Amino acid sequence: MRVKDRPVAATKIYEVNITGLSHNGEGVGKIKGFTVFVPGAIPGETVLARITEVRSRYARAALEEIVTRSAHRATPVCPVFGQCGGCQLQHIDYSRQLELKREVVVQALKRIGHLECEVLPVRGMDNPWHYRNKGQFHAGKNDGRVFFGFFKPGSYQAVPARDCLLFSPAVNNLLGYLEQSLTESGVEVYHPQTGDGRLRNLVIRESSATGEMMAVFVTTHEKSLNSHFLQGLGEAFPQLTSVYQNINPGRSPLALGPKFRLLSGKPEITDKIEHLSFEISPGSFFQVNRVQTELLYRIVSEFAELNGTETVLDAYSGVGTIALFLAERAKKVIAVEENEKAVADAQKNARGNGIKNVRFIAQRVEDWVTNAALDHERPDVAVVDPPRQGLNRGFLQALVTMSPARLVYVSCNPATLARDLGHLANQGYTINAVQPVDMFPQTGHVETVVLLKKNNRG
Ligand SMILES: C[S@@+](CC[C@H](N)C(=O)[O-])C[C@H]1O[C@@H](n2cnc3c(N)ncnc32)[C@H](O)[C@@H]1O
Repeated sequence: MRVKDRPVAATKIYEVNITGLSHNGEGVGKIKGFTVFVPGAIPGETVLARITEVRSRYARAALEEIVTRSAHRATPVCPVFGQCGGCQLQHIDYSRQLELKREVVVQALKRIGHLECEVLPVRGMDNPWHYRNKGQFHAGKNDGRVFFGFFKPGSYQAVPARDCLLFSPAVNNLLGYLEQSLTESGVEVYHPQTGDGRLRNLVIRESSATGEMMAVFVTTHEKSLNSHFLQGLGEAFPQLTSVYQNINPGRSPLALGPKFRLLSGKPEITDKIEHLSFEISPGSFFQVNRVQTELLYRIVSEFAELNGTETVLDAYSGVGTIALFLAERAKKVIAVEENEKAVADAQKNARGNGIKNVRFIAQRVEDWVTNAALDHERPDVAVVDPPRQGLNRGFLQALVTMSPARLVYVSCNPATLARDLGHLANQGYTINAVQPVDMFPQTGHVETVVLLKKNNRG
């Protein structure tokens, strides 16, 4: 649409009926048919919104006033909600968050996949707080005091994340201690604009199964942290069993650099998913919400309907958690993942759990299927868990040719899920169940597990 034809103008205020929620938790409405995103507005509300940005197909607006208030509007518990980029939905009561997330999936399936299928209610958490086992905090300084926080949406400005409700009290205690002792030690904090300073970021991981914690101090230089400081830290937090320094020089916006140095304790912490143990090193991927991961994997397992005779494909297998979870119910599992480090972690985790019937392959799934066709490798059941971009087109086509009887699709992006399901539904698969799971309460994200069955095999 040409600029002069767009029915909205920057800085002007309009009345908008909010009818939906975007994939990142913004209210969505229309002004004379033109889509407007209003962060902080809730579906069902009428609001006055000031246009802040006009693009060719949509505009973004700031919430000025609520004309008709939603009965589901809640008072955000966090004092920095709206400034910090961590949460988007604290202003909506939790049961409504779940209903709205379900609606996001329903609408994506309808609009993008042209699919009208039943979407089950979202499986939420009994306690939708304190669920994160990993935090990546940016270092900042306010009035000479060191703090750790998250970036404001769309900026490199850190907002203090003190007492963040997504973490456990133990993590918040550790953050408070570190802020105090690093302030006293006079550490120089990195400035993203100038590149000056030393301490950039802090990564904290916590195992909810064992209580062990890991801290990674990300610095611009090799110089180690003060031994006095490390000793005090160890004495104050005996559960901090692993302390690393990561060196991240240069101006890269990535949180971590390539080099890790163990400063104290052991190289890994141990976490669990049900009865399986996982050794987590500072660079490993591990699911962030353990309670919901266990639920998600139980749903995957239920959908896979394994009886011990099947060959299962786990495509986009990461550190192999789904493969290992399904291994004892299958004859064998083939796990394919492009990241070699993740595959090495997966192999180690298989050995640690005494699992021998999983073959891990470090390859792109689209490359692996070419060889698999040559080897006549035909899985009975396929589980796919791709990144946000969804399934690679070539892989999807090869998957259809392999024609597993059951296909379990785990997705973190309803839009690409809908696109891929639309394709599979035209290629002989029937959608049997769509089960969203809330892996990240208070945020706009929704995970979905879908069971598809091959038509001609029932
Ligand atoms: C959503 S994660 C899956 C994580 C894993 N299934 C789990 O539950 O922890 C997606 C994974 O796909 C991998 N990946 C991305 N593109 C790939 C490709 N073309 N072939 C193989 N793996 C890929 C990423 O490295 C990442 O580990």
